[in-house]
Amino acid sequence: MKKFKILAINPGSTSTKISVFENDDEIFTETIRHSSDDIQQFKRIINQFEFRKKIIEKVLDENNLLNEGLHAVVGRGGLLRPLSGGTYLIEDAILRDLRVGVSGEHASNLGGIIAYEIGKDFHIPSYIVDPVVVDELEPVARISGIPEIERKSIFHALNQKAVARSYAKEIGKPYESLNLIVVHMGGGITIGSHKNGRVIDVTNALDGEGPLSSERSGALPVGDIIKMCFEKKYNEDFLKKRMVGKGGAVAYLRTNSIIEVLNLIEKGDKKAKLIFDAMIYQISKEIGAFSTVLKGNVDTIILTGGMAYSEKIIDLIKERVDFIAPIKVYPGEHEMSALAQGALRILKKEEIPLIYNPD
Ligand SMILES: Nc1ncnc2c1ncn2[C@@H]1O[C@H](COP(=O)(O)OP(=O)(O)OP(=O)(O)O)[C@@H](O)[C@H]1O
Ligand SMILES: CCCC(=O)O
Repeated sequence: MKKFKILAINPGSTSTKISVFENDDEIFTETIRHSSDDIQQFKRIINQFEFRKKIIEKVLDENNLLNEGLHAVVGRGGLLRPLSGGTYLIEDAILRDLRVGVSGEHASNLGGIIAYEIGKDFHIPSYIVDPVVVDELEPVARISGIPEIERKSIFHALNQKAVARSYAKEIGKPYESLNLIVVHMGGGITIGSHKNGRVIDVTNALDGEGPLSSERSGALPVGDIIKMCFEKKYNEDFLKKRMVGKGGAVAYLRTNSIIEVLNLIEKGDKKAKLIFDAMIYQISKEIGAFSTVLKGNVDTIILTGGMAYSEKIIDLIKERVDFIAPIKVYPGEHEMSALAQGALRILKKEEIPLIYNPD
């Protein structure tokens, strides 16, 4: 059987993950963590392009991974216009929308752009898979409360779908037959109700929904936000950053690392404990809300993302929500293999790549 070598690139809000796969086998992987100081020196996500690309190239170079004939590059992307899930060939329309941030700023916008540039250097195709704008919301979930604003589907689609599918495979049932609540706990936290293989509602952390996290404010009292908008000491940039990038743990505790927050608590820091407890409380409260989206018919609650490595976090969430459904934990994410699998299906000609055509 022909062996395909695939480079997968995943820029997250607090990290850059790089893997190389040979067909299904992961032959290399590395996670580079970025402090909030590293990230906050850039005004816009697109300004991190050189910084992240250089890091990726250095890691590939140090590990002799560029000499050995890659067949494709695949990146996690990005805040495009709403679309269906699948593998997309990176072309002009994707690059244009990622560069201008057509639906906003997100670290994963860099995934498609860096994948394309590396692909170009090596004359190989580049793809994105299940970007953060995969949209399967039911009409009722789109209603916000005022006609001027429609709720959007923006979430960790790649990982939520990948862990949900892995779980379904593990228990020998089709993903399309299950009702799941998936909680991705990374730099951002998103919670989705997966009904028979479709994510019919989800918290959109980029627009101030859901729980507070490492770097996101989560839901805020709108009246107070309106007041802040009209106070001279705040500008648009500051307020946006308070919601995404400099909200949550960073705003209260000046760290985007939940590991560090746990260390502070160990040392007796009462403020760290209060903010951490609030995060657990808010995550659990949203799980409760999302169980009603599935009318209480929840097969399993899946906890995933970097924070799911912590037994303490899992136990505290379990204590509040295990009356709803059994809990399954997938620490970290399955994003790298999901990216590689998406590209592999194209290279093996099992699928043809989708073309992004928003106009
Ligand atoms: N063992 C652990 N215990 C507690 N928290 C952890 C642990 N490992 C990682 N984390 C926390 O998980 C968060 C990062 O998770 P992850 O790597 O999934 O995020 P990311 O990929 O940077 O961003 P995102 O998933 O939102 O795109 C950080 O706050 C980190 O401190
Ligand atoms: C993936 C979109 C949500 C977030 O990054 O917080």
